[in-house]
Amino acid sequence: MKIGFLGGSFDPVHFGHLIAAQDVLEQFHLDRLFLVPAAQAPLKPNDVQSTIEDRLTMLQAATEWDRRLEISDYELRKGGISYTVDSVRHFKAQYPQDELFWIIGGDQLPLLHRWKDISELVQLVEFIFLERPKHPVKPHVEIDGLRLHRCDGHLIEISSSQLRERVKNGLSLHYFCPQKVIAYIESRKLYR
Ligand SMILES: Nc1ncnc2c1ncn2[C@@H]1O[C@H](COP(=O)(O)OP(=O)(O)OP(=O)(O)O)[C@@H](O)[C@H]1O
Ligand SMILES: O=C(O)c1ccc[n+]([C@@H]2O[C@H](COP(=O)([O-])O)[C@@H](O)[C@H]2O)c1
Repeated sequence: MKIGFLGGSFDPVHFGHLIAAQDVLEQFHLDRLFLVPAAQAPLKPNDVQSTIEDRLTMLQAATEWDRRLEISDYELRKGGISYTVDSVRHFKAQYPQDELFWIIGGDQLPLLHRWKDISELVQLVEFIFLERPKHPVKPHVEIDGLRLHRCDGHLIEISSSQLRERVKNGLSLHYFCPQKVIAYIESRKLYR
């Protein structure tokens, strides 16, 4: 089986994430795709504003009807800083016979060489990246053994930080993320 993992803070989840997930599922013929919310993403410790519970609830609300998208709460249960290598060791033990793919936005590529235990990580998973508008994919530091694939995705210019800023400025989130996520953000008064 081919299994993909899209890790992130999902603060909040938006259509950029969901379309990226679908693009990769389709183009790489994945059998399963897990969204993996981080307890604390290593390189942006101060950006996340909502609790683990809120971010997980929004992800569930966004995907509960879609059997193709699964959520792994492994990093949330583990807590602390969510290093991908720790999660991938766990997933590799769980799915020893399968091909594992870690999905990232192109903005992550220049930082990849700084990820924890990257030389072990590249042995355990293949990487798939998607370009993002306004984030030109820069040449990245060569990483020995990196298996890197490009997904020809839809180039959706949405980011979680942009949506948090919109809420703060009293602007609507309509058409940026699923209606149920918007209703949850309003009911919990998030990002104000
Ligand atoms: N619009 C998008 N298109 C493609 N990939 C995306 C998009 N938005 C996020 N990603 C990727 O999804 C993963 C998780 O993203 P994350 O949850 O940090 O959201 P974000 O929108 O990048 O957040 P922020 O604006 O707070 O930095 C990252 O690898 C990121 O590059
Ligand atoms: O393992 C690392 O060192 C590492 C460094 C930076 C980012 N990541 C992972 O990349 C994913 C996206 O991170 P971010 O910063 O865009 O929320 C998320 O799953 C992080 O855990 C992982």
